[in-house]
Amino acid sequence: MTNSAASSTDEARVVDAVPTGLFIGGEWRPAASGRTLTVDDPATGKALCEVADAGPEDGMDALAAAAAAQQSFAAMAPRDRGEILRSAYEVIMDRIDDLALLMTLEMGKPLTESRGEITYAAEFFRWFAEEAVRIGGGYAVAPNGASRFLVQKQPVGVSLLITPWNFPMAMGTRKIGPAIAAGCAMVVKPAQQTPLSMHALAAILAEVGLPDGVLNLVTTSDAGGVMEPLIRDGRARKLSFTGSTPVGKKLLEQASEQVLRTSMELGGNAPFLVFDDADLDKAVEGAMLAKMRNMGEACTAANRFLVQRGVAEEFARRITERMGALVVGRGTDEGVQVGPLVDAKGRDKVVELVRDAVDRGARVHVGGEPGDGPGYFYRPTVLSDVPLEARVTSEEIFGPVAAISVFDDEDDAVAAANDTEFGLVSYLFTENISRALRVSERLESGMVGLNTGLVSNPAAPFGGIKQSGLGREGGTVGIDEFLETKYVAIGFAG
Ligand SMILES: O=CCCCC(=O)O
Repeated sequence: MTNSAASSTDEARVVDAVPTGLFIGGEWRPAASGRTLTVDDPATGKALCEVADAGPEDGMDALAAAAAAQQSFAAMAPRDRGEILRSAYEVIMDRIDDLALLMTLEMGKPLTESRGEITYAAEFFRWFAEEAVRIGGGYAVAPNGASRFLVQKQPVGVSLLITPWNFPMAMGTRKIGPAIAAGCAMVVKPAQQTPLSMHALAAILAEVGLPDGVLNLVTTSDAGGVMEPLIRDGRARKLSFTGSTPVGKKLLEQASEQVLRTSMELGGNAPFLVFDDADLDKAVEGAMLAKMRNMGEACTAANRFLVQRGVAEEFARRITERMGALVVGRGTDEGVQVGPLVDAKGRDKVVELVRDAVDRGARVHVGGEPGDGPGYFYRPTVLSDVPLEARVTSEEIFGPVAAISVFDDEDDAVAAANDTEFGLVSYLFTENISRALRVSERLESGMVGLNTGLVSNPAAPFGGIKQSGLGREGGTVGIDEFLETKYVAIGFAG
């Protein structure tokens, strides 16, 4: 049986290779209700395939399977857990072409970007394979000498991982990697729009020997109905979510019932500051990356370009030239640099935000319209003279739109940059070292890109402050999100 409505032989082959069931207790199976959900190709709006659509009963089965696997998995040797991750890294890299094609089909991003994401995703496994064997502890003498302190790190326990559609594999490996390294069994719920990459990943982990029940996968069109009972059930001890701030707030409320450990990687509204003393070549290069990586569908995307008056016109001219030259099309086509947005809702939001900015007086330099054809395309767009009250300055655009405003001095720039409830990442371009350090310290965000448009790296602590989230993913601290600290007081007679 083929499950694919994809249009070329290769496309059909990679879609058909993906298991379409739920993965629970080491077995692929249909939803208890027998229901399926449709995965669309965002470049055509047409159905790509059907996958099982979990209901609450399936979610509970997944949680029970994770709870049953927890104790023995926690007891597995760290080296063995690391070897599973390392093997999965190798397999992912061996199959990068097929996995990239699959990702492009379900999500829309061009093949080169999908390959970039697959590499990024695999690197989280390589990184956490190395971290699995470096879980530390401590031994200390109490200040009065009368006891000893033994400090142990233990897996937090069953973890619920909810991942977004924009980076369908990397946001999975960023959570699954440390969960496996730490010894946590899990239930994973990928986004409804892009389940296929996660299904492929679950199959790879099973293939390389992840014990049954450690990773359970529930794909569903009813995220709340399936996940809320799991969050409120005492067997789960950890919730890790990447997605919007409003949804994150709801999940935090639910998680408070059982006082779950939470990691929240939420929305952003990244300012991109260009000072008069910036190297403009670097700034434009950085701007293209910070804006156009993933078609702008990233929480890290530069949302507000704040440019000092002396270079504002030249910056706008150069970025307009670059944005206008980008090739838009189906991500599978040779030479395409900008694919469709993920769905009609995402595209319509961009349409609305641009219309609002223009109605309030913003100038369109290029783009400003959705693309032609049936898919969810939006043309790369540059706006200038964007008034501060335009919605585009306070809401995540999640599309290929660069909105430029002008500032006069450093204090104004910092005040404008920090004038948001979000605090994920800020970008800063200046060749003045004192200003670079001063402004980096004053920016209210968990990450700063200084003369670079990319902060994401598996070896670095990724995360935000304010309403952009809680906790850090990746880096040496990423595994801590899945570990508890236990202290044993030891009486010491001397
Ligand atoms: O939308 C946010 C996902 C973060 C992607 C990254 O790691 O850069």
